[in-house]
Amino acid sequence: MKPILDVDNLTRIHGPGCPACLDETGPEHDTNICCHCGSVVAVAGASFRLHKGEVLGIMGESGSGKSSLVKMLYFDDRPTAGRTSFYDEGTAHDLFTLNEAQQLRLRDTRMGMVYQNPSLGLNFDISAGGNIAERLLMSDELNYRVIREKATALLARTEVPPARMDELPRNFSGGMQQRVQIARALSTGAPLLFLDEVTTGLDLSVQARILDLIMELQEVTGVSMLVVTHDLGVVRHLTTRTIVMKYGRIIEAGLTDQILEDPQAAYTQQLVSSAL
Ligand SMILES: Nc1ncnc2c1ncn2[C@@H]1O[C@H](COP(=O)(O)OP(=O)(O)OP(=O)(O)O)[C@@H](O)[C@H]1O
Repeated sequence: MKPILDVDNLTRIHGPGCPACLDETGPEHDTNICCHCGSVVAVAGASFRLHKGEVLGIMGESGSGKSSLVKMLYFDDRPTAGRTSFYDEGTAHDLFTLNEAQQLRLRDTRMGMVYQNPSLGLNFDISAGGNIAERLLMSDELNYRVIREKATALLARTEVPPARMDELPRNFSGGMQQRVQIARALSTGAPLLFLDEVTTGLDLSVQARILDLIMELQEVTGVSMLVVTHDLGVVRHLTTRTIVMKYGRIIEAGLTDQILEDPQAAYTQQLVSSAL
């Protein structure tokens, strides 16, 4: 299978950093804080591949580095070290050697993000339709009629009543805000989507419908997804492969079914058993 993303040794250290940071943190030290310089090692030496059309889970407790990893890949944050190749339309983009304009271009047109907090992914001061239009405009779609049609179709597809497209998303329920975020993220036909705790905080029935929607859209579009969650139900529902993080390190990786049924690392065993 061809990769869409090849992540190699990605590392993010918050603070001054020192030669001991990587050696003195991690699961075996039971901390991600360097005892010498006080830096926080959010992610250390993360390497993995995401294949085309695959849904890969990133699981771990709060503070394990899941969001930090995805933030770097979506250019919300810069790595301290490491590289990542993004394979798209016959081109291999070396993500962190691109200039800022090139990074923004990729982010606006070829990647999508759905945040746990809708106010990060949506502009609450413009309508739901306007949020989708904004992203379409960034990808050079300038025809008003086409934009309106696409926004209507996307909202319908994500089960937001198109009659509400001119309303502000701040007036929507949490579930509907997530649907608008998903519609916006998908609007440019991006082949790569990041989902960061997208159902956390929603009612269980709403969570289930959003997960079903994401599955359906993934099957129809073939979009590759990185799904960050601490919720085993989300991992089970959406992903085929999963990586498990602790103190910034990937401590286990494999098929989701295997990880949930026969976890190897003691930490994963605890995570799985505490969710039963
Ligand atoms: N800007 C920052 N400055 C200092 N430390 C940070 C910063 N951002 C993240 N961290 C630290 O990096 C570590 C990893 O954080 P991260 O948000 O990636 O974890 P997470 O697994 O996504 O947790 P959660 O599920 O709670 O969001 C944490 O210890 C966090 O406090």
